[in-house]
Amino acid sequence: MEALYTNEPIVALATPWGRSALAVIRLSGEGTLALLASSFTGKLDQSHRMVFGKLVDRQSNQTLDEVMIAPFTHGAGYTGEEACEIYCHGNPHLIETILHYLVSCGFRLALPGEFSYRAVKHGKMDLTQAEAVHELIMAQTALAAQSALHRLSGGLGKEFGAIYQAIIDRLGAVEAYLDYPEEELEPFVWLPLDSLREQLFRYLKEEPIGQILQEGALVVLAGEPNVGKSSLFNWLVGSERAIVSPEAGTTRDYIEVTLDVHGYPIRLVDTAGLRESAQAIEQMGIQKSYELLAQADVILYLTTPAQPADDDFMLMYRDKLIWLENKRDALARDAQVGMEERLAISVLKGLGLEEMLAKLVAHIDPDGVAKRREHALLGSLRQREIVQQALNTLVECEALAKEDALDLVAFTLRKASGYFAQLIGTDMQQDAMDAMFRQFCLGK
Ligand SMILES: Nc1nc2c(c(=O)[nH]1)N(C=O)[C@@H](CNc1ccc(C(=O)N[C@@H](CCC(=O)O)C(=O)O)cc1)CN2
Ligand SMILES: Nc1nc2c(ncn2[C@@H]2O[C@H](COP(=O)(O)OP(=O)(O)OP(=O)(O)O)[C@@H](O)[C@H]2O)c(=O)[nH]1
Ligand SMILES: [Mg+2]
Repeated sequence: MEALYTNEPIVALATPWGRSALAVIRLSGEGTLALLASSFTGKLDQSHRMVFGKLVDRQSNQTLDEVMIAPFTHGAGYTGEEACEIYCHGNPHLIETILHYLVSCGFRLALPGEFSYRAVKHGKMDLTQAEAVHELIMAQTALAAQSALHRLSGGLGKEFGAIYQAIIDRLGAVEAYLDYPEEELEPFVWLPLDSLREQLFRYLKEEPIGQILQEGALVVLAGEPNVGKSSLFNWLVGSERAIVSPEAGTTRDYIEVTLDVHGYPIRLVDTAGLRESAQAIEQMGIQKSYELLAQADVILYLTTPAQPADDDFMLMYRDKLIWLENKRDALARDAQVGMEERLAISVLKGLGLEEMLAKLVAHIDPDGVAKRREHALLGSLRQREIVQQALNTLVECEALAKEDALDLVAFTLRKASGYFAQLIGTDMQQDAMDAMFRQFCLGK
């Protein structure tokens, strides 16, 4: 985007294409207000204040729409540039006409994420916040939105900023000692690095849940044919989405839906029942089931009193498996129920299903990290990779310190500080920056 990066005026629709009560067209860049002034009957002289008026095609003198416009003077709006927002009627033909007209006035159509990119360029937000804006828009549950908003409010950027500062302070101490060894400086004022290391380690440890909030946890229903996987799937979805029948081998192609379970986005998959003696098509479905099991975050493994568990299967997936014994209703009342490892349920009678949901959530987020607000979670793979590199560098640094290789210690500390500059975006490679903003929505 650097090649395109200028202050030139850009325009994009900030709301979805289609019919709606209102649509918002966003404009930003040098000269925006002057370019618009002659086409608008109102006066755009006060930043952040909406003005009613007509948007007029000044060549044909035709009114394009009756609108409200909010101007933002240089340095004052989202992008930090001179900008404005046009609130017009939400009709796709009308929007197209207005956009077309604005282009003829000298605005260029914006690239995805170009407004946020400019906001970062002008110091209106750091890179973690720009990422959070995107995540907030993409969030699939209220909990996921909350987590993104926490990052947007500057949580993560501030935390990274503080770590950056701590590293710079230690670097200063080491360099001073190297420059003035006679000064009797406390040689290890900068040690220990433990607390920083632990903080980075915690980010990485909690990162999977950050990822799950954004992308959803992959939850796979598995078990022998006829144990009630599709029945449970339908209960979870809340409609008869999958075919249920007393015949073994009913489900062949797997089915995936996205659900909200207590705020956690879940990608739930119903699979073909696992068995050996199956026909070719069913066997292909079973093959697919195994692929999904390998990728799953959680496996809901169903058995019934009549179809007991497969020990090898349980052992193979033990870390991500929740064992459910279905069809408990079919068993005599005094039969032994609820062995420690397994949860007795009946999809037919609605028994044990709320407990199952609680177990599922506890498996996805055992420490309830997503609901805590003391610190922000990492929000992207990019962040994860950089934090991992920073952590490695600090570990390396401590080893060097033990060997008293102080000039190498300074070198590695400097390297570690560089990672944090990348995280907040004060120093970031252009191609990484481009790749990131390309994922954004138009108009954002
Ligand atoms: N109409 C509208 N609503 C919106 C946005 C927007 O751009 N326009 N936002 C866009 O994502 C979000 C809000 N984010 C915003 C962030 C900063 C500023 C802004 O004008 N900042 C100025 C002045 C702050 C102030 O007056 O306190 C500044 O930082 O200097 C506006 C919106 C959500 N709602
Ligand atoms: N008694 C009883 N029957 C159930 C229960 N849950 C499901 N069933 C019945 O078990 C049969 C099989 O259910 P499905 O949901 O199709 O089983 P499945 O595991 O998806 O089977 P495949 O797709 O063949 O692998 C159906 O007749 C269901 O009505 C339950 O809790 N109790
Ligand atoms: Mg089925």
